[in-house]
Amino acid sequence: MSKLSFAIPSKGRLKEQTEQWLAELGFPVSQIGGERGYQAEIAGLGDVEMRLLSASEIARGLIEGSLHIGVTGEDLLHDFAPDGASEFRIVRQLGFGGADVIVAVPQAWLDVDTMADLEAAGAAFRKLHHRRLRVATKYMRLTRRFFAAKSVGEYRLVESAGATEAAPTTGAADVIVDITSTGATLKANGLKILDDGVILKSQASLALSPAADWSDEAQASCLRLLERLEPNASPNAKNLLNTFLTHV
Ligand SMILES: Nc1ncnc2c1ncn2[C@@H]1O[C@H](COP(=O)(O)OP(=O)(O)OP(=O)(O)O)[C@@H](O)[C@H]1O
Ligand SMILES: O=P(O)(O)OC[C@H]1O[C@H](OP(=O)(O)OP(=O)(O)O)[C@H](O)[C@@H]1O
Repeated sequence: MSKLSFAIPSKGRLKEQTEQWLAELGFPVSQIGGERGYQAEIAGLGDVEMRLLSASEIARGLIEGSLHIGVTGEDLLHDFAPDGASEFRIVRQLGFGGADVIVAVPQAWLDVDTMADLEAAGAAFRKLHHRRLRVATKYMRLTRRFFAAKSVGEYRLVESAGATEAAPTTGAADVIVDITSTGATLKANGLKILDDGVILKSQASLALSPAADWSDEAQASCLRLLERLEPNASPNAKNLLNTFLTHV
């Protein structure tokens, strides 16, 4: 893997705005094979291997090192990184794809407004029902880290593959951790965010992979790419890459 691999979202929420951001900088993306083609070219970025992948795959690729640079949601990067934020480098937050990862409980839980209340409720729940409160989420690592930081241990995780906000109503779980932007889904499902329950304020970001194979060719291409994508901050791009590479 000597050529620089640069991944952008192939579908979903972040695709259109990523392409718009690149087009505004003068780099229109053309998808090879039309709308459903998963290969792409960006005119003017000749020495870069473009990859079209889902936002989740991009986060995983950056953490594992199969990609050098990519655009994805910070929530996904944080969640896929087993050891936390040292496993990726944010070059630039892109100002779109904004959403918060939050802890929410049923509105009817009048005594539970904070993470400390949740821990107390979990202890009481276990005494009464002889089992732990269940927290439904797809953000397994983020949830574990946040709950530990808040000294909440009276819970067990239930992995959710979608429609997480429905879990308290269907009985699949008692509490949820999920992403929210307008708050409409939480409201529709009778849930409230805990006062200190915002785990992460996420947005789409351009990120580098410390785990990738940074050949001389990849470094040189990355510097050229950053200088083009950061037209107002070229010296910063160079500093950023140098600092980044000396810490890899
Ligand atoms: N309201 C929102 N709900 C979910 N994700 C949002 C929202 N607003 C912004 N995002 C961002 O978009 C990302 C999800 O995008 P998308 O659904 O395309 O990705 P994905 O997880 O790769 O998809 P898939 O689950 O199909 O693999 C989130 O991780 C988050 O960074
Ligand atoms: O705060 P809101 O604006 O209501 O947005 C939040 C919801 O949007 C996403 O779900 P989506 O409908 O994309 O389905 P998904 O569960 O398949 O991601 C996300 O998982 C939340 O459920």
